[in-house]
Amino acid sequence: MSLMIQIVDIHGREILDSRGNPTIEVEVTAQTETTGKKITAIESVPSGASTGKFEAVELRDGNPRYFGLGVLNVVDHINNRIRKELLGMNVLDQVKIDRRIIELDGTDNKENLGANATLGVSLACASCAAKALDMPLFRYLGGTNAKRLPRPMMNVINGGVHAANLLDFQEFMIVPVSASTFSEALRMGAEVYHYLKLLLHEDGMLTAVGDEGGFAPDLHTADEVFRYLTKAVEKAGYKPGEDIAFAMDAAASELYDEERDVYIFPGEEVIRSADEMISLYEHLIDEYPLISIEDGLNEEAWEGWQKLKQRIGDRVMLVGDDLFVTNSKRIRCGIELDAANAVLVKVNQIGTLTEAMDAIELCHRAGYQSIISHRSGETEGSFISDLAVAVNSGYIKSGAPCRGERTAKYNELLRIEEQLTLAKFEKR
Ligand SMILES: C=C(OP(=O)(O)O)C(=O)O
Ligand SMILES: [Mg+2]
Repeated sequence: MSLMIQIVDIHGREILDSRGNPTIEVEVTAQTETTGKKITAIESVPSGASTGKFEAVELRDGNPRYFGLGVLNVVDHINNRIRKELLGMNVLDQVKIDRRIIELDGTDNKENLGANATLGVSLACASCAAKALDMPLFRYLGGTNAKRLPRPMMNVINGGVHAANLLDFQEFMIVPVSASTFSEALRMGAEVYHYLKLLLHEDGMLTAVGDEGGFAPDLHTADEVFRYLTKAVEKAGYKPGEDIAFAMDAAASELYDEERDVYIFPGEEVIRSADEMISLYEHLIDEYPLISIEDGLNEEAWEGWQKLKQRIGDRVMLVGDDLFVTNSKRIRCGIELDAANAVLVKVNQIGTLTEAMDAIELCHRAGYQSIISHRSGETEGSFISDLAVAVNSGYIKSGAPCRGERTAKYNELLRIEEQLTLAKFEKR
């Protein structure tokens, strides 16, 4: 007979995210049949700013309170429709739970219940199951083969829609490639982060931070940013490329002008065609140890992505975020067209844990890298850290090594590292 841990309550509430906007938190309570013991777990839902056009729908209530950004309608969906549907189910039946939620919503993009409602419940069920079994979440999610810590991609310079500066590209990240453990990588990243602050300050630049904890100075071009990053790496006593590599999220869909089929850079005051974007990336790879470019082109430019892959796919990771939106259908399309080689995974882009894990499995089978990612609007939760270890993902993107909602994820990985006997990174 299989173990029964029955869902006895589901309760959603409105909380605030790191940008001061309302978001969802869900408590799931389950009761063990054998002992009668009740277990409650809480998970919360992040929110993006540079959201992809094809993401599952994040519902908002449109009421005057919180300028229309409230989520009381979503809370109502959790506490009534979803609660009623799931009460009595076995909390260990994650796939069944997620299928029920998907069926109850009945749409392709979760517009009925809201992906914020469905994800909150889905994650809280998984957490509750792990707690009920007295297992670490990463072990429950990944089983016996969960053993690899993700290498952090730390966003130390913020631009685009994540900061009010003149920098058009959204994220510039450092990746400690010579570190052999997560804790070493985190320390190296934090050291570079502090030297970067010093250098910017010495040059009279603002060291206020953007949404993801990276500095938001009024730099204009990617070249200027990478020159600062190079200096900061050297000041910290590391070798650019050998010890610390760079990554960027162009978030090109935010720069794209559909009517003119060009990319507009208001800060730089230039306009680029898709070919010019690719040439710029070629130049950046030639000049700096850039190992990963996310959303280098618009989210619908499949042919452009194919060209990008042909021209630089053997030199860098080409990561689809807005392109794939953690959606297996779109990832399959990318694999068939040979349009990328890596997938950014954001659980709230798709709205259930099962669908996110299916997307990760699909990309690993195709030989794509997966990067488990936070959102620019975050909570203090750290579910994605456990998920990254559970699926043996190569990388995690959780912003700067600063600001509580970002360090919550990195610090959880430090705790997980202590629990794993084989916590060393795999050889690159
Ligand atoms: C984390 C990102 O930002 P957002 O959450 O605003 O989409 C991103 O684009 O990768
Ligand atoms: Mg992105």
